[in-house]
Amino acid sequence: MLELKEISFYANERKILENVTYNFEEGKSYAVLGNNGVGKSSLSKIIMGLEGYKNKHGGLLYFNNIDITEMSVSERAKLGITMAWQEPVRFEGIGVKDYLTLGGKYKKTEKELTDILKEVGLNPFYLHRNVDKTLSGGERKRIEMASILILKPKLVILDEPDSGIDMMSNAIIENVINKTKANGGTTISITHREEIALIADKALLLCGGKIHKEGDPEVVSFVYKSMCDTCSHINAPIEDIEVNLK
Ligand SMILES: Nc1ncnc2c1ncn2[C@@H]1O[C@H](COP(=O)(O)OP(=O)(O)OP(=O)(O)O)[C@@H](O)[C@H]1O
Repeated sequence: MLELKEISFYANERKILENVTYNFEEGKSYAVLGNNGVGKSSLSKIIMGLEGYKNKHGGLLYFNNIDITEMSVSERAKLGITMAWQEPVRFEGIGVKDYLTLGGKYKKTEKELTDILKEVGLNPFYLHRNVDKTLSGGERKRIEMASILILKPKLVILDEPDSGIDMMSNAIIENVINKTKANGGTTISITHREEIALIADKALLLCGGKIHKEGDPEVVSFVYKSMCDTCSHINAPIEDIEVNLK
């Protein structure tokens, strides 16, 4: 599905990512863990093809065997690649209904839309609100989760899906991840939280510009908690530890 081949990224001549190679599989959920500044968001932006990252990194990206390295954000979006931002955008004057249906592109009845709002913990009244600053951060995040349920992306990056939102229950995030998987989509959650990592099928721990550990989320979270929480050598991994979860 998404293949990263030797992705490197430098910011102000400082190495952020170094030859990151990984294959994200179709219909699976992933969590990317790592301390502040290890390059999780940079990797997401490289996958999305954002300005300042596309053509500024080394290596290649393949999506379903198509080389997307040179593709723009919108070309990647047409292939089904999307991202739910840590801090969701606001669009002054755009109604929730138009936002969710992309201005009517997705044909949905009022009932279908209100059912989806219910899935993310919002009552039908929100369909008639605007996606502007009058919505709270948590409400915007829920609406963004609802848009993923409608969009059914092939690949979605969830950037800190639970950040700053005390009332966003893990169950809602888990539901979005599971529904995306049921449609054959892949999710990549960028997170610091073990609870979110444990929802995933696989976890990756970034450190020192590389994937320091990958595999069972329980094992990777344990390594993250044991090593990274206390690490005083930012981006310089220390020797691996033995993991015995029994
Ligand atoms: N375009 C850029 N220009 C300059 N520095 C950048 C750029 N993009 C990223 N960086 C730097 O690269 C490092 C990695 O940033 P990134 O946002 O990817 O980390 P992160 O793992 O997502 O961190 P956090 O958990 O704090 O969100 C940081 O030191 C950041 O300041």
